[in-house]
Amino acid sequence: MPELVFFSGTMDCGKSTLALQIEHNRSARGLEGLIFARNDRAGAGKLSSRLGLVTRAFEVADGLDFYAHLVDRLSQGGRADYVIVDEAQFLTPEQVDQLARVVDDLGLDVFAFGITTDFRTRLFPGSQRLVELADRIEVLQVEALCWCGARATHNARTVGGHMVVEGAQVVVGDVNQAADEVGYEVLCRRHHRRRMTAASARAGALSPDVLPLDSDSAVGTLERS
Ligand SMILES: Nc1ncnc2c1ncn2[C@@H]1O[C@H](COP(=O)(O)OP(=O)(O)O)[C@@H](O)[C@H]1O
Ligand SMILES: Cc1cn([C@H]2C[C@H](O)[C@@H](COP(=O)(O)O)O2)c(=O)[nH]c1=O
Repeated sequence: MPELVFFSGTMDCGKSTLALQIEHNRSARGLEGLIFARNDRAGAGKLSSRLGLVTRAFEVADGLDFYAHLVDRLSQGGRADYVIVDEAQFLTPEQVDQLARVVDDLGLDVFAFGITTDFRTRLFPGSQRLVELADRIEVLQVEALCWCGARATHNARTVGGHMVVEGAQVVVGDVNQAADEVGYEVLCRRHHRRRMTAASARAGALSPDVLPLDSDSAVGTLERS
């Protein structure tokens, strides 16, 4: 049975790498996939992984109708055995409905890859629709880790390493950005709630406010409280 599968996880957990591996394994067996991406960091018309692999992809525009695109292609004698969509969080809900129709009416497997939630922990509209419609949701097995060592479950947006909570939902970017740039960092929920990134944790550890200068002053504080 063809399926709509949503491969999800935080940023930097290997989604694009897996998309490229699925593509590689299927094309090695003579199958032909249609690869789509939207707002890939490497630029328009690309699907790229941080491991250095990159392949060409159709850039998804707001107005793209996946179902009509596939029907056009097949009715003109073109071939498509499966569909891969990376950065699927950026799809519109209507486009996810079209992907479900590609599975049900055209009998193709559709593999969608994306993060579920934004820097404010809210579902992206495309991801919400994927959660609602997918036959299967696969959470990536290579866990990204928070700076504390716990499993990272949330994406933080950072400026100068510090977490921000205001701004547009979509800002294309990467983890490990230079200090003055807008970037992202994956965190466990506890540290996302406390807005504690690696940089703020380091700053906190160095601050005299949280580290008593000597044991006497620490005891004094306890006695007074
Ligand atoms: N230098 C490296 N050596 C080994 N693995 C790496 C290296 N750089 C990145 N990775 C792996 O690639 C993953 C990111 O892959 P990518 O497909 O770009 O992630 P996603 O699409 O989920 O954002 C990292 O979690 C890590 O496992
Ligand atoms: C959390 C969050 C992320 N984004 C952007 C940043 C990246 O360009 C992509 C995620 O790419 P990845 O391959 O999964 O690392 O999404 C965004 O626009 N808004 C956000 O809140």
